[in-house]
Parts: sequence; structure tokens; C-alpha cells
Amino acid sequence: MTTKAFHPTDRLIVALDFPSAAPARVFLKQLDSACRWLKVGMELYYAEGNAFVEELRGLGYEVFLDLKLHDIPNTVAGAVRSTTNAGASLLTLHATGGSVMMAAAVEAASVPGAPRLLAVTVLTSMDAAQLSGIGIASSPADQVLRLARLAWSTGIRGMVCSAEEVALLREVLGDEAELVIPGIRPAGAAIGDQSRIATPAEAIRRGASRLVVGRPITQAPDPKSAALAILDEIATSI
Ligand SMILES: O=c1ccn([C@@H]2O[C@H](COP(=O)(O)O)[C@@H](O)[C@H]2O)c(=O)[nH]1
Repeated sequence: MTTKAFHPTDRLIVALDFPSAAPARVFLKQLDSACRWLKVGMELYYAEGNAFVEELRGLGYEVFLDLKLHDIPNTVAGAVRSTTNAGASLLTLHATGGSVMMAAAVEAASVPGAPRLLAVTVLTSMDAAQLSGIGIASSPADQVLRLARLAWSTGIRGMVCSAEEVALLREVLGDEAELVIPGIRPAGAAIGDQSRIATPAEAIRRGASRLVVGRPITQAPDPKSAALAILDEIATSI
């Protein structure tokens, strides 16, 4: 999978961070098919489960299931199996779960109908001080690289990191890596709880495969215009 293989529309994933299907459906009407990829995270998945993933697939969307699995290997493998056949294309797990956990997930995801795995390295909300607070003295970049290498060694070819590390991972892992980048803030957008951020243009120029954008679109007065402006910024940065 090369970074240039994606059509600009396939490089933007809108985070559907809503408490239930009803407000998500209202938002999708406002979005008016401006985007092809949607991310379903814990908030919406815990409320609606695979049925809503299947509904989105039925509407023609590609679905990124961002469940950030992190448990003992047997439990994570079972969770991967529980999402299989729902129609999601991508599923996240935390690389900090370790190589045995990731290998169990890879094995469980090796069947038809299973989503492709993405390893979350260091959450984009965390900075060096927060890492230090959980006992990690490394810089975010060193920790991202360590975890990405570990995930790669288990067979995982997709990583979630911030735009601050994407050039480094692209250089080390090459074009085969699918690098998915949250913490995206168009110029002037509210930063909120994110720490390691960049604009859509910066993230794409540094080698991102896909960008995840939530509140700058979901909380915009006109979500469709906000999404189209980001798609335009992506298209002019490739
Ligand atoms: O490191 C990570 C991993 C996942 N996310 C998710 O992406 C979106 C970002 O939403 P914004 O509103 O654009 O901040 C959200 O669903 C997170 O769970 C992340 O931000 N960082």
C-alpha cells in the first residue's frame, strides 16, 4: 500500500463521536455524503454495537472501528472475532498491550471478513510530560517508534500516531505502512484535549496515509463545508 495509492476522498476519516445512532444520523444528513470514511469509536460502538457498523456499510461508507483494544491476548482475540463480519475495514488496538497480545489479534484477524488492524502508538492527546507521568521517560517520538516497530514485528502494517512522528515512521517503515493520523486541526480550529497536532496539509506532506478529523467537522456550523475544505486542503497537499 503506497501513500500515493489513495484518492483524496479516501484520506479523510470523519470521527462519528456521538452518544447514539440518532444524533449520528442527523449529522450524516448534514454531511450530505461529502465523505466516504467514518470512524466509530467507543462512545457510539458501546451504545449501538455491530448493528450500526452494518447500517453505515449499507449506506455505502467505509468504517474504521476505533475500539483501541487493550487486554490479555485471549480477550483481545475474542474482541477481534466479535467485530468480524460487521463490515469494518479497520480496527485499532493499543500497541502497549505488547507483542503477544498483538500476535493474538493478528491471528484472530487472519480470516475473511475481519478488519485490518491498526496499532495505536502514543495517543495524540499525550505530550512528554504526560508520558513521564505514566513512567515513560522517552520522548513521544522515541516511544512511537519503539511501539510501531514492535507492532510491525507481529505483522501489523497500520499505525496510529501523530503528525509529529509520521515522517519518521514513513522513513523507517516505508510505503507499505498505512499511517493514520488524528490530532488534526485546520488553521484556527480549537485544539481542545489534543496535544500533538498539525493541519491537514502538514500531516499529508509529512507522509500520512489518512487523517482522522472529529470536532472540527462534527461541531462546525456547516459540517459539509468544513469537510469539503479539509478535502480540498488534502488534495492540494498530495
Ligand atoms: O491517538 C489518538 C487515537 C485516536 N484518536 C481519536 O481520533 C478522534 C479525534 O477527534 P478530534 O475531535 O478531531 O480531536 C477521536 O475520535 C479520538 O478518539 C485520537 O484523537 N488520538
